[in-house]
Amino acid sequence: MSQTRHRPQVAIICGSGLGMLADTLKCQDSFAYSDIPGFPQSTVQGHAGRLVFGELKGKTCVCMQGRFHMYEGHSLCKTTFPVRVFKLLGVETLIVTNAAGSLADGLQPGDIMIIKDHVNFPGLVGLNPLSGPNDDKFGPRFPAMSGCYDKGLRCLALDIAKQQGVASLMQEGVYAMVGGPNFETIAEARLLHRLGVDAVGMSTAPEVVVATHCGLRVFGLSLITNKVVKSYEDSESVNHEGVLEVGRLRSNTVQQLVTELISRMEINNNNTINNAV
Ligand SMILES: O=P(O)(O)O[C@@H]1C[C@H](O)[C@@H](CO)O1
Ligand SMILES: Nc1nc2[nH]cnc2c(=O)[nH]1
Repeated sequence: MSQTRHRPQVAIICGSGLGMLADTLKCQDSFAYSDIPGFPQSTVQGHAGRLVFGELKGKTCVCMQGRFHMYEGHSLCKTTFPVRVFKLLGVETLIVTNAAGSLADGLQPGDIMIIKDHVNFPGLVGLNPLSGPNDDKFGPRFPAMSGCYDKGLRCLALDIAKQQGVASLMQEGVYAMVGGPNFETIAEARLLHRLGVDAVGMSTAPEVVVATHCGLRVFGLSLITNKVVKSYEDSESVNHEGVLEVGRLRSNTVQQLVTELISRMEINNNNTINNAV
């Protein structure tokens, strides 16, 4: 806290190739993860590994330019540690972004999916950042997860997309987290599709679970970077460079959407932990 004058109300976690969201912040203070006690290091290309504080449209923000993934070998506690740091800093709203592959016929590379709900596959088999003793200071032992993606913010984002003339790129959908780091086999892709998953990635759900547990309001979006191959006749295959390239192509659209969302969201300043300190 002593290293920056900013007291953030909004936190943003940048997905693969979406680190440019941090560039929109004004009056920046930035810190390499290696200089922050308790923070792991980013090891994935497209995740710079910096925490950036700054102002955006009258709101104070903190932005993770690079997130931590389970497949990097971090425990889920470590991957989600920054979310609890945000809570303690006074953050009220968390914006999570990611790159994801599409399973839905109506979602094309370059589209933006507003996350309406998620399937946390690691969580379903017991890999959950909330496993272990519960810290009641942050939240209850058995937190509800229905409604974890705030409806008001989802509606606001769709409204903004219409005003910005990008509504045709945008729709709501269900994100599923798988462990990675390999992309899906065709049989896995077909299974996910049948289960009603619209987009699949390797992150986000644990962050949202921890954020919801400690009472943060959450907005999430997936940039669709590729179609997940579902046919044995299809010779296409996905790779991380292609994922980053779509991030670069859509950087302006994502930036404008997130900037306007932050500008128009209401902040209640009802962070109970932070207010008690
Ligand atoms: O951090 P996100 O979830 O955006 O990263 C996605 C999933 C993998 O880490 C990587 C695959 O290209 O992008
Ligand atoms: N699991 C998974 N993660 C991704 N991240 C970006 N594209 C994909 C994908 O097709 N599958």
